[in-house]
Amino acid sequence: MIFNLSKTKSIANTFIAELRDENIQKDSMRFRKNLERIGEFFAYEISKNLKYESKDVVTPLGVSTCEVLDQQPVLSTILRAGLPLQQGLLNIYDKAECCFISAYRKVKKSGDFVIQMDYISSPDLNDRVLIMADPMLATGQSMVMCCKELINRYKITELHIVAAIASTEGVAHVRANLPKAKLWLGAIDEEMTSKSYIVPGLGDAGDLAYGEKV
Ligand SMILES: O=P(O)(O)OC[C@H]1O[C@H](OP(=O)(O)OP(=O)(O)O)[C@H](O)[C@@H]1O
Ligand SMILES: O=c1cc[nH]c(=O)[nH]1
Ligand SMILES: [Mg+2]
Repeated sequence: MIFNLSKTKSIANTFIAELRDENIQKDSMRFRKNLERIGEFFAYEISKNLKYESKDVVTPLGVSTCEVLDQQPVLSTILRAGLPLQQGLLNIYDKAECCFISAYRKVKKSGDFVIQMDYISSPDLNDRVLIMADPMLATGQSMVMCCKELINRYKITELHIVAAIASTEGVAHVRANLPKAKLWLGAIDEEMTSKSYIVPGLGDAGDLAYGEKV
């Protein structure tokens, strides 16, 4: 299942447009805020797929039977660019437990890179719905490695992947390696640079959110 936000006209596409805009990007607070707003938007869309239970809620004037979320999903992200997107999800799933993974592209002398995963801090994910958020799905290698590591450790019931911008190659890599995952994407771009940056994409999401790393 792929949900591509850009296929429907909504205010959320304005957030994506602002993320991409090289002038608006100069305002790093707005860049982070737009990632957060996209996280909130996807949280709402994903919520339509989750399980609900009936609950009698006592109001000052009577009792209302409401459909409420059965269980909060666990919200995971990949450091560091994923943090604002995860925060947006957490604004909506406000009692959710969170998982943090550090993974980065380690560039070899040849110019090729491997994904170096150093750190995972996670609650128990057995029998839980997991939402994995990372703004950029470029080659898809970081996403696949991190999700596979969690799937190997836990019996996850449902996996939702959220990205602001994906590449066609990244989507194909995820679908080949995580066929059961549901993909929630802001947009899908066709091209990548020789260094595997998405084109037109938006540039380096981590640097834009938190400053250029040296
Ligand atoms: O699909 P891939 O080819 O694996 O690339 C995507 C990864 O690149 C970015 O992180 P980056 O390595 O730039 O780290 P950062 O968040 O610290 O900037 C992004 O947030 C993903 O984690
Ligand atoms: O286009 C890309 C690819 C990887 N990481 C980014 O931040 N941007
Ligand atoms: Mg980066």
